[in-house]
Amino acid sequence: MTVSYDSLLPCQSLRVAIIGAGNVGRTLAQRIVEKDLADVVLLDVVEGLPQGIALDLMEAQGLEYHNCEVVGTNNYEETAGADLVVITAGRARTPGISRDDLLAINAKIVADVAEKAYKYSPNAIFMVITNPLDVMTYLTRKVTGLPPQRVMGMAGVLDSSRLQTFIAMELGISTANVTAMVLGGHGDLMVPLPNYCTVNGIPITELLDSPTINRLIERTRNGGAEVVKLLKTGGAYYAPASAAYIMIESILRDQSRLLPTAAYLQGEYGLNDIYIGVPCFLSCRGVKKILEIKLSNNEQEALHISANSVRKNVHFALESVGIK
Ligand SMILES: NC(=O)c1ccc[n+]([C@@H]2O[C@H](COP(=O)([O-])OP(=O)(O)OC[C@H]3O[C@@H](n4cnc5c(N)ncnc54)[C@H](O)[C@@H]3O)[C@@H](O)[C@H]2O)c1
Ligand SMILES: O=C(O)C[C@H](O)C(=O)O
Repeated sequence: MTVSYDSLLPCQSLRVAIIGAGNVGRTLAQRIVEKDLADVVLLDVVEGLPQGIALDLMEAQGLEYHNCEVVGTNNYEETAGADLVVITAGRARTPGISRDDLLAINAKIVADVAEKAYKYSPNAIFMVITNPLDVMTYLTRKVTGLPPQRVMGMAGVLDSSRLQTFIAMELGISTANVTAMVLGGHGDLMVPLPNYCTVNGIPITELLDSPTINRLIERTRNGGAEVVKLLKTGGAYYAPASAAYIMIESILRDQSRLLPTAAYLQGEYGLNDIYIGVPCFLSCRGVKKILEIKLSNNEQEALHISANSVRKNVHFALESVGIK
């Protein structure tokens, strides 16, 4: 029997371009294809690196039973028509270095890769992962000129997931029962919200005393640094890739999940012209809606202190890449 393969042509699948095939980029690529979410184009400056990782991931396709394709490239033309572009390119910190210390070097990289990726995928939603996160997200929007709802940063889901884990570990219970919420910039000044952390709806303030909650919050603030100190050669990537995956899935599957996201504020929380972590509904439009939740005076003040620190670094980043 002769089969007409024309009739078997697949429907157009979703396509994610990941810029930077390092630890975060390649782990995210693996998550996306193994969960059958989208095809992935993995791009890096290092010749052979994205190609090798793509081939390796493709050789697992038959074992993982997915139908998504991974392509590795050094050429932006191959990223053309992406539905979503994820920026992970740039330097990761090592022990003794803060995220802000990466600002000058990563601003140049992010400005360059955002411009090139935008040229080939002007209709894409952009998600930034490179640190310092809130500043790099601002820079990406500035370079691409995209509407704010189509540019966002990943960090709050990761910070919240860390706090969720530490609460579950402290209580000796399943993380599935715990929800946690961390807002603000992705740095030492992040704003964990214990009043919005619950165990199946029960506020953690009823289950843990203040010193314990403060200890868990402090560990969350240092969550990235704790991993860097152990790994020595770079930062975390499994939990960051999972956090980015959840956001990407909410966008590409139009789920409208409520997720803490570095979003562009235009008056929300009393802040203007800044990217910082706030609760957002993520849909196929990108940031569909920013939710303004009730904060205590201390939390509101902490959010503004965190925003001031981001703002200072935005000026420095724009200056360092020659953008007014
Ligand atoms: N937002 C978050 O919560 C979060 C979490 C984890 C990591 N990060 C940040 O993400 C970034 C990547 O982390 P990683 O662990 O994957 O680092 P990594 O060093 O493993 O990978 C970075 C990759 O970027 C590539 N790269 C550098 N310049 C490039 C360019 N101009 N074009 C294309 N590729 C380029 C490198 O070749 C390398 O493969 C770091 O800045 C890190 O701090 C952020
Ligand atoms: O800590 C880092 O440098 C990486 C990332 O921001 C993290 O929080 O794991």
